[in-house]
Amino acid sequence: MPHIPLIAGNWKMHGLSQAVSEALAIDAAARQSSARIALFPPATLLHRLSQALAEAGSSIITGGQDCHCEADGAFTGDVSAEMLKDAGAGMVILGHSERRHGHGEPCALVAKKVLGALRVGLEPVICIGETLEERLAGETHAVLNRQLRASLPEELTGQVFHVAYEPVWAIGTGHIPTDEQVVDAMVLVKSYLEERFHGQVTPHVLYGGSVKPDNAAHLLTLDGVGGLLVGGASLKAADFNRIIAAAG
Ligand SMILES: O=C(CO)COP(=O)(O)O
Repeated sequence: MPHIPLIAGNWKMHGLSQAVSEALAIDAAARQSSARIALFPPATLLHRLSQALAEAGSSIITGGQDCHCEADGAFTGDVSAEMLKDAGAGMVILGHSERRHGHGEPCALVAKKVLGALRVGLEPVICIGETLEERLAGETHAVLNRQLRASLPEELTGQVFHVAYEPVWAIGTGHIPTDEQVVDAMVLVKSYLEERFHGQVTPHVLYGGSVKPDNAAHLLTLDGVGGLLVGGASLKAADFNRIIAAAG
């Protein structure tokens, strides 16, 4: 593992104002942990949550769940990397499967968004992952290589960023890949990056998909897993704090 682990909570479209107190309860566990902790609330909560955590002296990093590739303009409903940064973000999730599949986002667009994030110094968390059909058809390696090739712009050289391997069939389903499947994906990502960037990048490679308090410690022992991207189990401090504790 190149760095201390990154434990990230993606709240997706969950959370009203009260969720700020949940973040402060997560901060209590984060203070006991040597891991880097990040929370990705919905855009409506980003500023409030970033501010509350900063006022509490927290080291939790906040982030957006997506961004537009342009800085500003006539893009109704979109939020730019500049706006996320202005709201207190230090990171942004890009290419999540719920964007790729739910909003038809192609890899080329993800790559443009990554440039947007780099423009303002946000650390991108770039998600990749195969569907169940693709895995059953034996296409996992081809899909992951294609997503890496087309979603990662050359400009990532020398930059801080993260790659999250989230098999689509493991997201929100309770189905966890086998240890071998996770390690296989980690090896693929590392060798892809090595071949293309020749040691000029050292991202955390995260695993995401049905991470729970009971499987987090084990997942973190798997070769190459540099952290976890957690959905449902990051919404309640009671659960997420156990995952943070598992990271040590
Ligand atoms: O999509 C995810 C995180 O980005 C994973 O979600 P779950 O942890 O709810 O499976």
